[in-house]
Amino acid sequence: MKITVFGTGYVGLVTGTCLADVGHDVVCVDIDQSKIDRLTQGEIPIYEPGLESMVLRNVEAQRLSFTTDARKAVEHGVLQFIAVGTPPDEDGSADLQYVLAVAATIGQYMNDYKVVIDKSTVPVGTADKVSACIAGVLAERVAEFDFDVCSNPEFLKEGSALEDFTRGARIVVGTDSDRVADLMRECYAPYNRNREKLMFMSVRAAELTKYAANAMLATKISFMNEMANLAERLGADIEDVRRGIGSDPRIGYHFIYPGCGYGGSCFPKDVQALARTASKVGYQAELLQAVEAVNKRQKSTLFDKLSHALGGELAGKTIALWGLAFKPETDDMRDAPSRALMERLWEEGAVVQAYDPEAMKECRRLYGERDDLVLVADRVQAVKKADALVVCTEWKEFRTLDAGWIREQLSHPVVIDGRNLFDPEAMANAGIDYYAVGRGKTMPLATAV
Ligand SMILES: NC(=O)c1ccc[n+]([C@@H]2O[C@H](COP(=O)([O-])OP(=O)(O)OC[C@H]3O[C@@H](n4cnc5c(N)ncnc54)[C@H](O)[C@@H]3O)[C@@H](O)[C@H]2O)c1
Ligand SMILES: O=c1ccn([C@@H]2O[C@H](COP(=O)(O)OP(=O)(O)O[C@H]3O[C@H](CO)[C@@H](O)[C@H](O)[C@H]3O)[C@@H](O)[C@H]2O)c(=O)[nH]1
Repeated sequence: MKITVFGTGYVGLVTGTCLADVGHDVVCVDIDQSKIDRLTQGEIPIYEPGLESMVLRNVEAQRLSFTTDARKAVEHGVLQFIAVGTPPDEDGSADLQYVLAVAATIGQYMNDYKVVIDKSTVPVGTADKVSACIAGVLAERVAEFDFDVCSNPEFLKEGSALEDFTRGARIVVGTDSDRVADLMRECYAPYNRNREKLMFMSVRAAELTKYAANAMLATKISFMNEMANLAERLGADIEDVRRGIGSDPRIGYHFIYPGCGYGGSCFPKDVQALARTASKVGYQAELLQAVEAVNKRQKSTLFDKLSHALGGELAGKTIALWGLAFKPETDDMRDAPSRALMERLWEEGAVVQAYDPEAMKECRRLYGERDDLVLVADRVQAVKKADALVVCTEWKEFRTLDAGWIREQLSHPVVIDGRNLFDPEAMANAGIDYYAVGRGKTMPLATAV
């Protein structure tokens, strides 16, 4: 099938590449000239395991190409995927300006029947807005072309995007048109062979399904973080509690890892946007607000524990940071817990000495050259001459630690572990003040039980 994908970010590039990989003829279009230039030269602008070789293979086979020429792109595909960003607006709602700009472009260059597919995460009712926008532009052109708008939300996770796209649990399609359903079935047929994964529903149900999925996962995480904070105050080990509850199949082991708060480009903004959608229809989404509030508080626990462990004296200290990305296997730092910590440390006059296997370039892009940000080549360099160590991301290479060696490196024997990677007993035996999440050393308690 001839397919056009607007946006070559995490979702657009993965969608376009995976659809080309099963034989479709895909054109990816972006307004970012430098991104398209890099892609055209075979350079992948993001880090996503396995993506580079898949892109190169499909470009070579001439099934995948990149352009900034919107006319050419619109004319190419019968399917037009919109996979551009929907960042938070000032009040937390999803900002639809990029989605609607694409809709206007499609209206402007439409030359035949098109199915316009909202793959970006968009609030309920967006398909109607996209449809009205295209119709408006066509009316201005005094042109008449048939088109449909459907919702096809994406559930991939960064770091395992290819696996999630090609072997995802479901493919949700919101449409009330048989013609669209047939075309979407044809598009996804290669990924729908083992069992029926396509789920057809109304456009509004599909739009809400995406937010409901993210909100449910974020709720699980905030719930576990709340339990971890409680465990700390009650003298229980949250990792025992996690195993204890995860073994109940009604609860399950997925997404119940306590940590230093969820980050990334999706959970924070989507929980907020859903709460805004709720208030716009006169409903106070109290649970969603609590999920977000707990997460915000969780992100500050790294700093609070560090400050406590160092007696509140952070000015002039050098803090080693392992992990900048919001999770392993990505270079994405959007809303990463590391950022909340670094920004707070800088306010206090501390120097951050950081290492991340993939996100160092992104960190430099975000914060530029500054005296209080030292980016080093590996995790060993990060702790050299540092006062304390904080672990923000559970990259595999951080999972082992020679406690005795760490004890020798740090001027204060303080390790703050935002991901519960190490054994509290071994750390204590090595003489390290080890603070984790819901285990390890605890801060003084307001009320002891
Ligand atoms: N990142 C994820 O893991 C993920 C997963 C599922 C869903 N989503 C959703 O998918 C959408 C895209 O997310 P992303 O992380 O890929 O974003 P991104 O910021 O990585 O990429 C968006 C791309 O769209 C391009 N763009 C903007 N306006 C354009 C236009 N008019 N024409 C063509 N290209 C244009 C930008 O230049 C950018 O390259 C968002 O709604 C997000 O919530 C993201
Ligand atoms: O048990 C857990 C699981 C995750 N996290 C954190 O939650 C955040 C999000 O992680 P993850 O969901 O793995 O990454 P994303 O790439 O943000 O993917 C989410 O957001 C995407 C964009 O909407 C959806 O498509 C995915 O289904 C959804 O998992 C990260 O900061 C993780 O550290 C935890 O703290 N504990």
